[in-house]
Amino acid sequence: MAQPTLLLDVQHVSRTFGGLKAVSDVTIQINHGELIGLIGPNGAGKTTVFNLLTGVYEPSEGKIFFNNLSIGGLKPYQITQKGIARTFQNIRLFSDMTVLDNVKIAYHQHAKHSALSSILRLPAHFSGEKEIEDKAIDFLKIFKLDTKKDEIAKNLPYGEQRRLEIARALAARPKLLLLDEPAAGMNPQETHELMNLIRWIRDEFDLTILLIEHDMSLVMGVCERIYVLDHGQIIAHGTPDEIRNNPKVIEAYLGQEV
Ligand SMILES: Nc1ncnc2c1ncn2[C@@H]1O[C@H](COP(=O)(O)OP(=O)(O)OP(=O)(O)O)[C@@H](O)[C@H]1O
Repeated sequence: MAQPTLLLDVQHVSRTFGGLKAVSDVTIQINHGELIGLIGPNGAGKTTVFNLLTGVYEPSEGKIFFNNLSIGGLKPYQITQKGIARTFQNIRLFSDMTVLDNVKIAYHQHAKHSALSSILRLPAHFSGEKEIEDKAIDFLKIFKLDTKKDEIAKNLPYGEQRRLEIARALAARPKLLLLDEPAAGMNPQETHELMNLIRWIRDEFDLTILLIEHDMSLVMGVCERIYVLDHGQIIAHGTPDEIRNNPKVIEAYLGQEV
């Protein structure tokens, strides 16, 4: 087997808001191709970690390296260009646009034709547009949304909106995909299908995935390693079995099934 290569290296990162340390001395290392979970009770700091990784917030302390490049403090669009894409806890689609247009917009970042050819509507613009549309439809097929391509995004059932958000994130061709509670609002059948889909896209797109999730069946079923946050600190990391049996984790989740 090939030697694992480090893709994401979060070193002793903290972030304070006023007097509150939302994230404190967090260290996370993820190798290329891994599927990793980030869990923790409400308010533990999980979304803040995603916001730090995607440039929404700058670390107050510590460093973040992606592909050996320091990304702490870069703007969100710069981080997207370097290959990190995310979905949100509260779905953020262009809700009044069609399903197809939601994916096409993300794909545009990777279009070969130039802005000039678009403005002048040169032949390259039209062939580029056609290529983008074909690729976007390919993505929609993977997510079983191609038959709904002309529907307005906000009219899709909740589970399908979640899938569309993942399709859109993937169209930006990330190396690292961050999924914030992808199973939220899904029924058990949809969650099960999502688990298979997450594994499949990881393999098919040569992705590395970090996901936040409260649904333990999904986290334990799909993640190879798990980091546990509590009160802004990493209190444990390890395999699903190690996490399930870790006394600190059980205490943090007291009364809940891990
Ligand atoms: N922009 C902000 N300003 C002030 N406090 C913030 C900000 N963002 C997050 N926090 C605080 O940081 C802490 C961690 O919040 P965060 O949303 O990261 O937790 P979480 O683990 O994602 O929670 P949940 O599971 O409920 O989504 C909370 O106390 C929250 O109120």
